Amino acid sequence: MSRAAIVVNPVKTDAAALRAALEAAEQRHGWEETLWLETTEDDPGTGQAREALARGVDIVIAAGGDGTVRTVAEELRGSDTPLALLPAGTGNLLARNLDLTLDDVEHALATAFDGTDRLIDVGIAELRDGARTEKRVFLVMAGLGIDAQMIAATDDELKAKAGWLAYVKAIGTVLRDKNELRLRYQLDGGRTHSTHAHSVLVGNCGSLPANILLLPDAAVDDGELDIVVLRPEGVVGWLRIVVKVFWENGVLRRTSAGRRLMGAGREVRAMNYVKGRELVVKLDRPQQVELDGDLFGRVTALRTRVDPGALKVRVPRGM
Ligand SMILES: Nc1ncnc2c1ncn2[C@@H]1O[C@H](COP(=O)(O)OP(=O)(O)OP(=O)(O)O)[C@@H](O)[C@H]1O
Repeated sequence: MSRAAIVVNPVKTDAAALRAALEAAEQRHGWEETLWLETTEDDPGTGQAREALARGVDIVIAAGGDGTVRTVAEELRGSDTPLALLPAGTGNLLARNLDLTLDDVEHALATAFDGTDRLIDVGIAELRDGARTEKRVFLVMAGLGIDAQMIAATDDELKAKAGWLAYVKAIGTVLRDKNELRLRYQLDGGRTHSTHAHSVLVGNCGSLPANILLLPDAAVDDGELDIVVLRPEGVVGWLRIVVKVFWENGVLRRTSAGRRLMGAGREVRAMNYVKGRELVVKLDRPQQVELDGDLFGRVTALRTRVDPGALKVRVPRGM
């Protein structure tokens, strides 16, 4: 008989309801009793995922937000054990990018027990602060600058109540900040470039909360990272970026005012897209770094690379 493990963030889930749904799903699919492992503030998923692997389970279900998913995936990377998602956060960015069910526990469990496996790329980030280097994975995106500040400025209470709207408020807060990064970067071992920017995003997948597509070409299994350097000049520059992002999502295209605002084929120079397998960024002063929506402290250098097809994710059959 097959056996699953579930790594549950008890703060984000209704444990009693989840246990009942889990029991029903196990019986329906003829699986053994699932190994139930709860995260704690001090161990948000690492020890639990390691235990699941050591016990030789057939699948690990992550029941929590993006942080829980990221932590569990870090341990499963490169193993044969698939990850199933039971989204319970506000962002749920990986689940959104894979078009998975967001709020249907039964469907998510049916997928875990009877879905099919898909290989996705994993982003690896080496965070350097002086002589100290820490290696972490990301599934959706790594960010420096405004992006990370945006998360630092996000009001947790508002995030709980209004979800992604909190990010919009945070953008407003950060916009007033004149901070700019001076950086040197190197793509795929090529020439070193110097530039200034407000934000650098390295994406493995393309969608942000509210399904705003910031990185239109990013695909989760293309073996490449998609990098965007935001270099807006003042408020007008930021407005152009917002307009471009909304335009590409069809929000503005549907209105005549939107079409006038955008103009036919106008370039948005404030945004630069590049693709590559490895990006090294060196900063003139320490900056906050963000991985899949969680802050990981300040860094003076960041090396990101892609580990192609390194994670098995369980998705519904026929996807
Ligand atoms: N038992 C626990 N008690 C208190 N805090 C916990 C516990 N388990 C995990 N945490 C905390 O929860 C955080 C992870 O939350 P998670 O990613 O599951 O949800 P989230 O942050 O709301 O997700 P999202 O980014 O999608 O909004 C970690 O910072 C961890 O310290």
